[in-house]
Amino acid sequence: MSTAAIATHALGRRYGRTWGLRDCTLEIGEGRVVGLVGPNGAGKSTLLNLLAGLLRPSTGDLELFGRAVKPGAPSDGVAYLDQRHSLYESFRVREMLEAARRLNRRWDHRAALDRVRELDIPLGRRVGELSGGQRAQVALSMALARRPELLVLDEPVASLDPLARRDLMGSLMAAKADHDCTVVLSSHVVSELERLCDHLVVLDHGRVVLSGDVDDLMAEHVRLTGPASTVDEIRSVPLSCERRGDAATMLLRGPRPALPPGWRAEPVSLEDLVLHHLAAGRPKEVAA
Ligand SMILES: Nc1ncnc2c1ncn2[C@@H]1O[C@H](COP(=O)(O)OP(=O)(O)OP(=O)(O)O)[C@@H](O)[C@H]1O
Repeated sequence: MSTAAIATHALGRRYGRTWGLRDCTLEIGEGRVVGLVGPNGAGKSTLLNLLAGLLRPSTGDLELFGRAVKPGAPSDGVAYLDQRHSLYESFRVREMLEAARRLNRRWDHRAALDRVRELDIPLGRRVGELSGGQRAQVALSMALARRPELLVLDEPVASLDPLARRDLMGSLMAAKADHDCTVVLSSHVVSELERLCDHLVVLDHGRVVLSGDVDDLMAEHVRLTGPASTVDEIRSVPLSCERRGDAATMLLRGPRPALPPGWRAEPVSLEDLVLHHLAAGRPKEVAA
């Protein structure tokens, strides 16, 4: 049996009187690609920073690959990449890689150089003169050169144009196939995660509102559409029910009920799932 890559129990972090993350209990297997979604202020960066050992938890426990994480102590096996792709503007790419080589105990310099060359990024160019997409690729090359067990990415494509977003996501998928690591990445664009992720975590107001394997979640949920006049004949409690004129649409979790005439069941998209669970959780506001 494989160890969980990430196990959190009642993990929480408060900033003064505000909880950035609260009562977060998750178990995620090795080798998964985890999509972390939620609206602004949901706690995504807080959770990612805790995983990367860049923040101390206020409550609870965190284990990575069966090892308890020391509060506030970044682990060698975790590489973290944020949307600013923190790089030194005045350094040439070659100097940037060299600096990273000196700073990291685990570092595959050959792999970093090869990857940057394969992407046609000039090693002699200053970081400040690279395009946003090239900077993101240099930062990803540096993260991968650390041979991480866990790769943590906080909105890695947020500042990129659609083409560069697609390229970086493609690179990430290729890198995941080459390096057998676990990946956690946050994004506001759920459709982008759909192709990449096999586990989904939805946060809202610092709480986990949904977590599970994408295939399981898709199989457990169904969208029903049919005549509004016979909505009450469906003997299940829906997550949501919308009526528009004569038509009604429901999102259900659990066993599929018998359908009255005129009703049909359709698979849900990941985006539907996220939006419906966020909407369903909205009335339960969290007090600070
Ligand atoms: N350094 C800080 N000091 C005070 N409050 C903070 C700090 N960092 C985060 N918070 C608060 O914690 C909550 C969660 O923030 P976090 O940045 O983790 O959310 P997020 O989901 O990453 O948001 P976004 O999508 O906007 O980046 C928010 O209410 C935020 O205002």
